[in-house]
Amino acid sequence: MTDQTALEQEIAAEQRHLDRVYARLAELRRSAVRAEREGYRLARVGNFGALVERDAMVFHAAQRRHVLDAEYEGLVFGRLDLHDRQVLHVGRLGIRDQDAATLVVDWRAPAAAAFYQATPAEPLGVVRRRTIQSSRERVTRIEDDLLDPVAAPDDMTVVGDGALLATLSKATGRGMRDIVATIQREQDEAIRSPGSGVTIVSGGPGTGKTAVALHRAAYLLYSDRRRYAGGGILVVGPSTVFVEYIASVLPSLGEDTATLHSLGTLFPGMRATRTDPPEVAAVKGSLRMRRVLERAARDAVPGGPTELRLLYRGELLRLDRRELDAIRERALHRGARRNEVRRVGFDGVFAALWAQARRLGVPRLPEQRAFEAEIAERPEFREFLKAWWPRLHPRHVLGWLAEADRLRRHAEGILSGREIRLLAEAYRSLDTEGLTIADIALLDELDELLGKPMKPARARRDPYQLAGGVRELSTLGDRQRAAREAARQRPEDYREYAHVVVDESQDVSPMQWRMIGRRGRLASWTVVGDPAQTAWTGDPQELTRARDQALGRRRRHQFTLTTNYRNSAEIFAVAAAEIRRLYPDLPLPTAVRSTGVHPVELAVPATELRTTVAEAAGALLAEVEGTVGVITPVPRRDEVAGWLGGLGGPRLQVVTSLEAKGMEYDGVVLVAPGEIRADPGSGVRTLYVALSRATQRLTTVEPTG
Ligand SMILES: Nc1ncnc2c1ncn2[C@@H]1O[C@H](COP(=O)(O)OP(=O)(O)OP(=O)(O)O)[C@@H](O)[C@H]1O
Repeated sequence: MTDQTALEQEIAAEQRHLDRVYARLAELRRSAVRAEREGYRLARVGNFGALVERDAMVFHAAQRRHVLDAEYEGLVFGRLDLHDRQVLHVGRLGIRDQDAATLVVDWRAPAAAAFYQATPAEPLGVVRRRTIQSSRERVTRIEDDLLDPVAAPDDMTVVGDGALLATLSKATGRGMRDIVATIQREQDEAIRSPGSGVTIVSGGPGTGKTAVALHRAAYLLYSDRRRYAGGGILVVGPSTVFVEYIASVLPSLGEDTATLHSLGTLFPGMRATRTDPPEVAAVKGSLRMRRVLERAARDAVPGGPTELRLLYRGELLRLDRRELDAIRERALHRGARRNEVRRVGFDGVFAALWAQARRLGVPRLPEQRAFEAEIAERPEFREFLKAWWPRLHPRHVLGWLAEADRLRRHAEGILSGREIRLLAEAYRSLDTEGLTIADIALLDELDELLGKPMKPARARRDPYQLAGGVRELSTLGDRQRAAREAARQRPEDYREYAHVVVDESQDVSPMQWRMIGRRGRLASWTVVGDPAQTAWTGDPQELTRARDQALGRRRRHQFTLTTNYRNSAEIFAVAAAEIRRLYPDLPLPTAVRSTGVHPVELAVPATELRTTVAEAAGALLAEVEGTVGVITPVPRRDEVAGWLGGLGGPRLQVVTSLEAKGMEYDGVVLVAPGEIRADPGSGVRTLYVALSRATQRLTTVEPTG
């Protein structure tokens, strides 16, 4: 038998199995639709028992139908032939036939673990592992690994060169792809690590940390859906570019219940995409900012009234700036939150006016309460109170720091003179340029310092309504629906996540750890990152302290990934040489794929930079099938994007060296690497990130002269 016939026969055998699976899927779907319809019919019966049954039935049927619809593509992707001749097919969800025999095992089920964990050295009872690729309902390719040749029966055929390399040479799209069919053992161990405590995954560029983090979220949702879908999983990445890149992975794994955020969108209602230069980010990210913000949050409102004058029964009552400041400070003593103690401040003003009126011997002075009621009616007095002690949004208070004198006053003795100058310079353009990503954590901090304004309690409209959409007279279905609704309609500043995933954690500043920590007080955590890629130039000890505070005393499980699946060996060699300048002994991952194509290094006069970059980008668009990234120093992005116009359409993306974190492109043009390296704080590490983004082609263009 030729290799070709053997391959065709094996594909035909897999096709027969896949046909059975899809036929069964169609049957299950039909019965789910029937059950849903039946459930609604039951509703007309009208008694309480029938309603409970209806709700449960409709809920389960609809949920099942949703899952069946979502998991259609690439449903079965693996097969294990075990020692005892048993065969298991592995896929995106578990399916049984009418007689309850297993047709497909869910990839997250314990029985499927061997698919990822078996190796030739430790076959775990697996003789042959097969990866199956399909398009819609057709098997298109199979790749085998023979793990235990001695145990293989004579008639066992082995085809292909291994699935991993076949997958890795595929073109990169705009979104990250799921790696469910080719998860490697060391990755699988991290994915399946216990749900409790903190799982920390480290490893160099391209080792699959992000992929692992996302598959872990899907795994946790499978292993304890009630807990994780109920409380929710929060996934935090560094930038919106990155979050868009990874957004499709979880839905492709059938999970749409996780909430994805970048560090620039974690604070409700705000969205920042701008980055600060590293030395400014280091100041804004330092824990010392908390003390600066504490002072700001207690200060008088800029442009607010500095005195109160009130004519009362012919006498002038007057509170000057000193008295008003003293009242404010008394109300804010011992960390009271400004928005929550407005009433206390107002009472202070009333009391001071009353004392003054008595001192002045105002004629026919009424009782204190009547006096207060009388002046409280005066529109000009009400205007004064509103202007003197307004309800403050964190954005207002951050905006006050744009005033250099005020900033200096608050930062005095906390930040150095140089740091204050850097911050003042950065905040000068706050109103014109908008917030940066680092500002978002400061808003979150201010939100905590200011507190929420007290709202008058509203009467409930529905007397049976309790909390979270659950009525007092509720059916099982109501409660289940309420749980689902809760997941979808969490309040904007929801903070009770059951699990928090932090990606690119090496770039989370101390202040950002505080912001994420507030959302994960009840959570278990997965934290992935690579210290060698950090752009953080602030105090490393402070960073560790803030991180430890957020993670608390939870038990830690550490994993290290050692293989680079992204870069060709030729490209990673260049990136590795760069980081070795800084850390000569750093253990680096091994790149598994070699293409024989070496990166191209161009040096051109500055005047030719524009044409050379455009030509290089055009050439890469022609050479690779997938995406091309043009990575620039931060200040050059808009200029370079202008040079390229709409070149390449959606296949080409221009990003800064900081936005390139976590991203991946088939081809990369790196503009002015020397300028990126020149940053004294984190230049080499940022350049290392930029150099390790390409899967197939890398061109660097250095301007000279
Ligand atoms: N087991 C695997 N099978 C197939 N592809 C994989 C596997 N592991 C990782 N990859 C691919 O390798 C690339 C890099 O993965 P990922 O982005 O998760 O790495 P990372 O460690 O987060 O990288 P970085 O630190 O550079 O951001 C992605 O294209 C991912 O799909």
